[in-house]
Amino acid sequence: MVLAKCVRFTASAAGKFGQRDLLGNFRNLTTATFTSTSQSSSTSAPSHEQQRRQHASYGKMSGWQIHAYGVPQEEIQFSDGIKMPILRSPTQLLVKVKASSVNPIDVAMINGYGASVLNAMRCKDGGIEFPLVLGRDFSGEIVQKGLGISSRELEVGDEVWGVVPVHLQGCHADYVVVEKYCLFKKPSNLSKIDASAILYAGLTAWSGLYITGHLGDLLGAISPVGGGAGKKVLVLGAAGGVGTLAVQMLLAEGVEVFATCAPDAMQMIHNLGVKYVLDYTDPAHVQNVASVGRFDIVLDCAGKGTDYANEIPWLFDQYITFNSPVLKNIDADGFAAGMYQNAVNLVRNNAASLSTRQGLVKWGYFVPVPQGIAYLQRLAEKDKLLPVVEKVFPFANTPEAYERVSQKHLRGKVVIDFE
Ligand SMILES: NC(=O)C1=CN([C@@H]2O[C@H](COP(=O)(O)OP(=O)(O)OC[C@H]3O[C@@H](n4cnc5c(N)ncnc54)[C@H](OP(=O)(O)O)[C@@H]3O)[C@@H](O)[C@H]2O)C=CC1
Repeated sequence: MVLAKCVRFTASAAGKFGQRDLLGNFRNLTTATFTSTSQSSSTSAPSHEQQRRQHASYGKMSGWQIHAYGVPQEEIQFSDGIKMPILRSPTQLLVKVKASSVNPIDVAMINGYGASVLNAMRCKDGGIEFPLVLGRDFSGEIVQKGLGISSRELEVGDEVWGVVPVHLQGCHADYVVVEKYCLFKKPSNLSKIDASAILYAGLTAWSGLYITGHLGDLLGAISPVGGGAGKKVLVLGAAGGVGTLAVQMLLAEGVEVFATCAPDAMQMIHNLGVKYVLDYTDPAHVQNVASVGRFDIVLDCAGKGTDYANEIPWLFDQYITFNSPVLKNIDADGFAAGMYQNAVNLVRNNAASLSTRQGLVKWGYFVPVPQGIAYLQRLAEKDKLLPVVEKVFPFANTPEAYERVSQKHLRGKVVIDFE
């Protein structure tokens, strides 16, 4: 079975609070808060859970924020005085975060990626640009729910997993408010760590394959026999967060999967169940892939981008990349000129690709919709989807987690453990 072979690089629950300088700062701050109210604070450092309860009673929480764009090491800052988010509609819920992954987009957003569009959307929804909490996917527990949510749907105390749309305040803080369409009960067979590492990357892979790529219909894609028999998909960058989930989704559908990765990751991808794994650092892989014939989809999870589709001699019906230039062009040139650049880029690449190999070049995106979460939920519950977790960092060491993601060459996901 695929999941039995799944690779866990480091499942360390990482150190306890108090082991690092950073944590010393953290403890000092919170001990000061505690001395007037907590007997135990004088003898031992309070647990993060105790701190959470204490802060919450003041309407505050702790978390990691940025106050300006820049480099992660300088901008990501701890605060235990963040105002607790409050429910603003009957369909929202307040979730106590237990674990959350760090995605490349968190690092990119610190660098200012998408600032123009995302900030405009944030402000339109009544938000502010800074301070900004990052973090897009999480597992946790519901602590409050809006009046528009029945107990049949979700209840206070439920263990859940969810995502936060990219323009909203994120979940690298003790509590996060989310709309109910972004929140499902956590599959009981997933740990809080595994559950926190699937949804952002998984919804990206799902939307690339099903919304952009039309691999099957959105909800009916999973049939008892698999919907992908007879189809061939090449996954570039199979060792990363999106790639490791994409190959599992495809294998669960009965698709014939080909994958590229660096030599050190080849065994890991084989262990996920992929038969045809190619070393992209070997120049011969280009011809080897070409000799396979036509792919239904080439899925770029390696950041190769749109132009790459016309640099390689492979045959495909669709080349789908998650590295669209859309937000970058708007950041650089403003909305009108940026969108013009985007249209030119897409038309140019499609004209070239259609004329040489009758294949379409498309952009894929993370799309937070309940159909996608339901799809991932069903796969996870059938034991057909499990994230590869490269490393778990304790909440107090969140900057190290960001640092690891910014170094790239990821083998699966990086997770922050809040407990
Ligand atoms: N548009 C959207 O909404 C979204 C876009 N993305 C983008 O999708 C891409 C994948 O995301 P994610 O999986 O989270 O990123 P990761 O950083 O987790 O994974 C990227 C993987 O690709 C590998 N890689 C790099 N170059 C190549 C290559 N030439 N051939 C094969 N593998 C390669 C890397 O390892 P190594 O370098 O060691 O080979 C790494 O394992 C990223 O570029 C990300 O920015 C992701 C989510 C949403």
